[in-house]
This record gives sequence, structure tokens and C-alpha cells, in this order.
Amino acid sequence: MSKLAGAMDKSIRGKAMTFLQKLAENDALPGLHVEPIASAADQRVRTGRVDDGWRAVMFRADHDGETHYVIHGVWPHDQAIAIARKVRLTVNPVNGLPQFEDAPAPTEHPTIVVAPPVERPLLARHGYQLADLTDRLGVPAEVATQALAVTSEDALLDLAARHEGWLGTILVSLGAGDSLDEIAATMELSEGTSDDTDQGLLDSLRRPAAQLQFTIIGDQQELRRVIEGGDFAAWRVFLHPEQRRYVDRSYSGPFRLTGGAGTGKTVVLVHRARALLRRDPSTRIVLTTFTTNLAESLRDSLRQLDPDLPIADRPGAAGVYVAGVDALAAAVLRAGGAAVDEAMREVLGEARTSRTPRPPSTRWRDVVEASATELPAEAANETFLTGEYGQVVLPNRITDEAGYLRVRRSGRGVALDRRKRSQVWSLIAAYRAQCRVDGSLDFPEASAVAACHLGHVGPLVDHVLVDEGQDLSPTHWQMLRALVGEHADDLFIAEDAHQRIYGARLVLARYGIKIVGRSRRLTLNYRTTAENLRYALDRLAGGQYTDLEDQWEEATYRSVRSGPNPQVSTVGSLSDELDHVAGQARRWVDEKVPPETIAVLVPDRALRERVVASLDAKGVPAAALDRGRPPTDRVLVMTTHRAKGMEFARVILAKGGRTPAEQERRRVLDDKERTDLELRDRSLIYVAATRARDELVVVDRR
Ligand SMILES: Nc1ncnc2c1ncn2[C@@H]1O[C@H](COP(=O)(O)OP(=O)(O)OP(=O)(O)O)[C@@H](O)[C@H]1O
Repeated sequence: MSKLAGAMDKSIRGKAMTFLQKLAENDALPGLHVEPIASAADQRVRTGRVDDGWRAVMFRADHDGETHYVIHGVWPHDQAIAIARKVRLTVNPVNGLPQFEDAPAPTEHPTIVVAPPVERPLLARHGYQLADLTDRLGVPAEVATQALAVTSEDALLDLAARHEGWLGTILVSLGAGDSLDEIAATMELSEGTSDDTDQGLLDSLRRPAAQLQFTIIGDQQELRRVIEGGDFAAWRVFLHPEQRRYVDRSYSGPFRLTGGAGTGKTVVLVHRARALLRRDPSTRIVLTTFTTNLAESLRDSLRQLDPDLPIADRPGAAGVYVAGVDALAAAVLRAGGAAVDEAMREVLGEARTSRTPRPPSTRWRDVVEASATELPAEAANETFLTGEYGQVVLPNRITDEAGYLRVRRSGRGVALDRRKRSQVWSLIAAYRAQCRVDGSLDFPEASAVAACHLGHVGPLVDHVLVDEGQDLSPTHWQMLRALVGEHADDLFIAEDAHQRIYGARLVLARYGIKIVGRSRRLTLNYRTTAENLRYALDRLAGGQYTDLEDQWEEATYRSVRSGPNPQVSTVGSLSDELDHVAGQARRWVDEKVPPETIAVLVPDRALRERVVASLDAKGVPAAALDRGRPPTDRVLVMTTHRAKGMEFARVILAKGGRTPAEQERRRVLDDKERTDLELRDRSLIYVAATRARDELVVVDRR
């Protein structure tokens, strides 16, 4: 077992690896010098020789004829000896979890006199007392006393940051006002008996909450990953008990995991893919998300988690096939061969020659402009028609006017009488006629046809894992439903309704995906500081957000870290905005902040190019990020859409202004459509602000 290698100096990692490998082979090898320490506080403590100057501190526990070592860390010789003398690894008598202690635990709660604070302490405001923390949760008395004295959530987060593992996590939950029962349940704390024998200690180390801090090293490769990863790769090894549950558990049907930005939804998905493959190496998994860029980063994460994980080259092959959802549709169509023609006829009323969908174009706008339609502006526009086609026509496989006149248009804003429906159909028919000329399919058509084709040939895979579920469209869901049969662990969907920046609201049950109670929520934010999270959540206040089950989305999250408040400035013009952005980036680069850890997020590509040019002019190395991987040594400038799913130490959010064309586009929209667009505008700011790990600077334009 090993504690997080964060404490380990980089220069010694290679030798530590060799030491631990040898220790695993035979702890009696003379070069290792595994020795007890005279007058140590814990009789299990041992030190081992990593090299002349460095020693490992560890604990030995024997059970069933086997010897186990719990690695505490590697330190310079004298420091290691001093630590080894004092440190104890015990089982917490209240919650049954392993804990390190520097000195013998007091038998009674010590009397610690704390000066009465001017403000009422935070935990008292939440109604907690000392005994709640110590006797119910097992928080050591000294830490509990400190926690009860702090007056703000930020101060409590600072205290939490000083304690690794379960203790830090419990403090964060207390700060957020969670009830004792909730904390005990999510952390899976035990009650009562504690067993300080070697076996008791080993059992305690295997508890889910212990795995926030300890991991059982099964083989050499895992050992290497833990040692080389250090703190930055904590997600690969140390899961929250709740995360672990969603990774390992089996569900009788589709499962939905919700949670705000940075709560570790993607981490759960990636671990779950590996867990499913470990259960059955021949299993066929599809891991999908909205865009190709996000899919690429999922693939990278899978490789980081486990370089040996089989990545499939097509949906239906053993292993994990990772693709953006539209690329997945294209792959299904390519693999389907001539049989796809039948599905095309059923969905579109005709077969098209291309199997590769073409990217979005101006075709809907061209159709409206070339027509002499009498439809009101709220229906004769690209936004309405794209929605009508993707949400009504394609999912219902409508191929003629008669079908369109009959179809239910539930959830759509603009009311259409028979005459108007007929006029809308003329535009749809004109659109399809143009597509027929070049034989191409658009993205929604491709997923609709893929769904129909899969309905004919049957499911291709055993499990589908979806990230960013809130952005997927009706035909995407139809396709995913048809891709996997209805059985246990068929679909696992991660979503955050507050981050919907693409598609329209929808309800999964309409597409045959019945969650029926299999829905849970992650609330602990690992990425964003409490201050930045507060700013981001305030942007959503008052908006009515619903999730994929048509439930109100809550916005109650807590953060594991605190930091400076976001700096928000308001400027009067584009040139002031550009100056402000470049000035801030310049200051950070001058302070030696690595440029690639700084991102400037903008609403559109036009502003992106302006920002890059202005950074160049100020001598700040910068690059526009679109497709592909981010370059190093440059400040990254990108649209918020591109930044989805990513994170940066520092973010400058340039909100920009609306162009006259955009203002006109919005003016003609129906009220419902406009309200939805406004929700998405706010979500875009929320997404942007939650990309910042440490510092956030916002530039608002009047
Ligand atoms: N158990 C963990 N221990 C340490 N870090 C974690 C843990 N879980 C997640 N993280 C870290 O938190 C950050 C956010 O995780 P992740 O990207 O999975 O969140 P998300 O919910 O998918 O976010 P978003 O919705 O914004 O894409 C990442 O840096 C990840 O490494």
C-alpha cells in the first residue's frame, strides 16, 4: 500500500521506485536495510535505505503469513528518522479509518482554551458541537477544536487543505453544512469498534474513505504510475468514496451522474471504463461526448489512467471506443455498408451517397433567403428551422408533408397552424432537395440514420458511457439507445444542466432512456476555488435550469480549496478590453507564470483573433487554440466552447460584445427560444469561469 507520493522529492523518484520494487520482492534483501527504530512511538514503524542520503518511512503489518508495508513517504535521512520516531499509524476508534498521528492520541479530549471569536464560528452556525465532530465523525480533538474556532468557510478550507484524505474531506463537508448523517453515509464511516491489530489496520486501509489517501499497489506498473504521477495525478489513484461507488457499482439500467463543473464526473467515467474492462476484458464499450476535442482528451485520460487499456478502433470491437458523438454516428454508418441505404430511406425518404456527415453550413439560411415564404420571422429563421428539423422532423422520421402535419411538436415554442406547418414543410423539403444534390448528410441526419440502422441490425456494444450529456440532441440519444441493448449497466450518463451550451432542453425518457431513480449527484468541486465557484454560480442565479429528467437543477456545491477573489473590471470599448486582457497576461508572464497555464476565453472566433493579435503586439507569446492539442510556452486563446472540459491555473474571461448581426438574429426569435438562448449565455459564462483552478480575471464590456 502506498500513501500519495506528493511528499516525495522528484530527484529521488527513480530510486524510490527501485527500492519499492525490491521491497515487494523480498524485504530481507540486505541493501534495503529495513529496520525498526529504537523508542519509536509506533512499534510497526520501519525505515528503509533508498540511497545514501534518503530513507523511506513505512509501517509493517503482518497477516495470514503475509507481510504488508504501508509507505508513509521518503525523506532525507535525518528528517526520516525524526518522523519515524514520532509518527503512528492507527485506526480511528470512532470511524474505523486509518490515520497518521504525530504523538500518542490523548485518552480524553484535551482542554484547549480558545479566545472567544468576535464573529460566531462557522460550525456553531451550522449547529455543530465538539462531540459531534469527535465522537460521531472521528475528527481528532485538536483538529475539531481548531475547526470549531474558525469563522469563515475560507478559513475552514485552509484548515482542510492541511489534512490529507478523509479528514480534509470531512472538514470540507462540515463547512458546507452537511448533516452528520449525510457525511457518515457518503464517507461510509463505520460505527463503534476499532481493531488495532495488524489485521484491523489492513482492513481499515481497504475502506472506501481510506482510498482518498491510500492505494493498494497491485503490480509494478501501478507502482510506477503512483510514483511518477505525484499530486497532479491524484485523480488516477485516490477517489472519493462516492466516486468509487459510481465507478464500481452495477446498475440495473441507465444511470445518470449529475454534478457541477469540476466535481469529477469525467474522472468517474474514465475509471468506470477501466472497471468494466477489468470485470470482463472482452467487453465492448463506447465512451462518447459532444465534441471531437473532448473525446481526444478522454482518450488521453484513459491512457494516463492505464496505458494498457485496450482502445478499440471501431464501435463493436473489444475495448473502449472513444469518439465525439457525431464521429460515432459516422463510424456506425461507415461500418453499416449498403444496409444503411434502407435506414436513409426510412428517415429521409431517400438514400444519399455520402456516409461522412458534413459540418454545419449556411444551408438553412440560404434556403430561407431563396424562398418567398410567408412565414413570420420567428419561424423563417435558421435557429427555428434547425431546431424543428433536429427535434421534431428527424426523431419522428418524417419524410413527407402529411407526416409533418400530424406530428406532435411537444416542447417547441413557435405555435404553427396547419397553413404554417405546410409552409415550414416547404422549407424543409427545399433543404432536403439541396442535400440531395451533393448527396451529403448533416450531423443530426447522420445520427438519426445511424439510430434507425442500429434498430435494424441490433446493438453493437455492451456499455455506453456518455460525458457532457446535457449537450446531446434527440437523435444522438436515439442512436445511443439503439447502440446498446437494454440490460444492466447499459448506459452511464454524466451531465451538468448548468453547462448546456449547445443543444435544446430535452427529457431522456422520450428517447427510451428510463433512469427511474438511478440518478445521483456529485457536489464536491475539486478544481475551482470557493471564490471562483461562487462567482460562477452567481451568474446562474435566477435562471430556471432543468436536467435530462426534467428536474430543477440545484446549484449547491462545495470546493476543496480557497484562493483570491475573482477580479472583475468593466471597460467601455473593444480596444480597452484588448488592452486589459493583454496587460493582465503580460503581468503574469512577467511574474514567470508558465504561459500555457494561462487561458484567455472569448465568446467567438473573431474576438479570439483580435486577442491573439493584441497579445502578439505586446510581446506576450500567444496561440489561438482550435482543433488539436494545445501548444506549450504560449498563452492559450480560445472560445469557451473549445475550453469545455479543460482547466487552467489562471483564466482571463473576455466577455466581448454582441455584433449587429447577432443582435438581429436574436431579435426575430420567438420568446421561448430567446429565453433558452439567454440561459445558454449564462451557462457559457459559468463554463468559462469554472475553467480556472486558481485565479480568475473577468473583463466585462459595457
Ligand atoms: N478524487 C479526486 N482526487 C483529486 N483530484 C480529483 C479527484 N476527482 C477529480 N479530481 C480533479 O478535479 C478536476 C475536475 O475533474 P473532472 O474534469 O472529472 O470534473 P468534471 O465534473 O468532469 O468537470 P467539468 O464538468 O467541468 O468538465 C480534475 O483536475 C481532476 O483531476
